[in-house]
Amino acid sequence: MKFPAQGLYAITQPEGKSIPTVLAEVEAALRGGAGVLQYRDKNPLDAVDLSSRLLQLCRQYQVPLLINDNVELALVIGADGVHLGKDDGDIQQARLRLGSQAIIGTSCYNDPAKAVHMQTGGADYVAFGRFFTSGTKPLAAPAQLETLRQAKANLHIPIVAIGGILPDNGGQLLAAGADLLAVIGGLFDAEPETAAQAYLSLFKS
Ligand SMILES: Cc1ncc(COP(=O)(O)OP(=O)(O)O)c(N)n1
Ligand SMILES: Cc1ncsc1CCOP(=O)(O)O
Ligand SMILES: [Mg+2]
Repeated sequence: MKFPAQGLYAITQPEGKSIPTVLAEVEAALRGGAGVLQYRDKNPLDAVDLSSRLLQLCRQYQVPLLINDNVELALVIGADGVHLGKDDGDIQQARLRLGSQAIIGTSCYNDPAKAVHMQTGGADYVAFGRFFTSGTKPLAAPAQLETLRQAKANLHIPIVAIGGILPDNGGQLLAAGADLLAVIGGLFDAEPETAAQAYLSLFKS
């Protein structure tokens, strides 16, 4: 499956929730129009089971499922790809394990030069952030709008923005060069279908 050129990138937050609740919330986000899902779970109880069910759901909606941090889990369940940060291994190793069709995204924080390097190394998208205060990851380092502008001028792969993004602050990120908005709390601390629709309206204006 292909990574979309733009849209809403939903990221799970399953901690403390039952599997049926996670699935229902994710399905609501997909109904609302999320175009990519990332399984991010820092304290998994049964990662293979939950991620396999998420994959089934994503297949129904024809949306790619990426696995955060874990190339081997992506391989085991047949996910569409992975998201790798600075401590999660390198792209080339992941590419060798997952193959040429896999979607591999990388975190570039506030560093547009790193993003150019990652693009050259085979990344399918790059992510910058956090742009706003994030309740999910309060210690994430800040990133500036100027980083998105520089990235837009120098990259041909999709640019993802992350961190504290809400329907009423996401527009400025798109205006600065982001192609996708990656969201946890703004979707899953809200009613996910309605929230997803609100994010999608930003792409039409
Ligand atoms: C789309 C997207 N962008 C950034 C991140 C953050 O990745 P990382 O820095 O490895 O931090 P953790 O998510 O692993 O805590 C992401 N997961 N997804
Ligand atoms: C994983 C991650 N990386 C930087 S901020 C963040 C959390 C994003 O979650 P939220 O949308 O709730 O701020
Ligand atoms: Mg990571």
